[in-house]
Amino acid sequence: MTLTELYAIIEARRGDDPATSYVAKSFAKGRAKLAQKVGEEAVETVIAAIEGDRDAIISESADLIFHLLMLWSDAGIAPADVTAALEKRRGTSGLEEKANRKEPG
Ligand SMILES: N=c1c2ncn([C@@H]3O[C@H](COP(=O)(O)OP(=O)(O)OP(=O)(O)O)[C@@H](O)[C@H]3O)c2ncn1[C@@H]1O[C@H](COP(=O)(O)O)[C@@H](O)[C@H]1O
Repeated sequence: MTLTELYAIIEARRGDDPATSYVAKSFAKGRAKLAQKVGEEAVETVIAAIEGDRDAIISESADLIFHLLMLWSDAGIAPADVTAALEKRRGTSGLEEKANRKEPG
């Protein structure tokens, strides 16, 4: 399953019946709750990493990405918008970018 495929499923499901769709139920709760779930899943991923539980890192990462894609959908952001932002950064070292952000002196 690619991110683009999962995003398409989310877009197709978001207007469905919240009684039969987790995606629709999540959207019915609104942006703040979607954002809160992203935070919760991120924390669960961090905990799994600290515990060194490889299977849990994979599972929690999948939950995190799924909930992040729902947040993007709610905000009208497609995976291509994010990959375009990443593409712009290609070849620029993160350290270089960070150094250029600093005030002179
Ligand atoms: N990939 C996923 C996916 N990953 C995780 N989840 C759900 O996300 C929830 C994770 O939340 P938690 O672990 O915090 O459990 P919870 O306490 O029950 O969650 P909340 O009630 O707090 O939201 C679980 O209910 C999982 O089943 C997902 N639900 C759906 N999908 C995809 O979306 C498709 C459409 O799903 P429906 O909209 O439910 O038909 C599915 O076929 C899948 O492809």
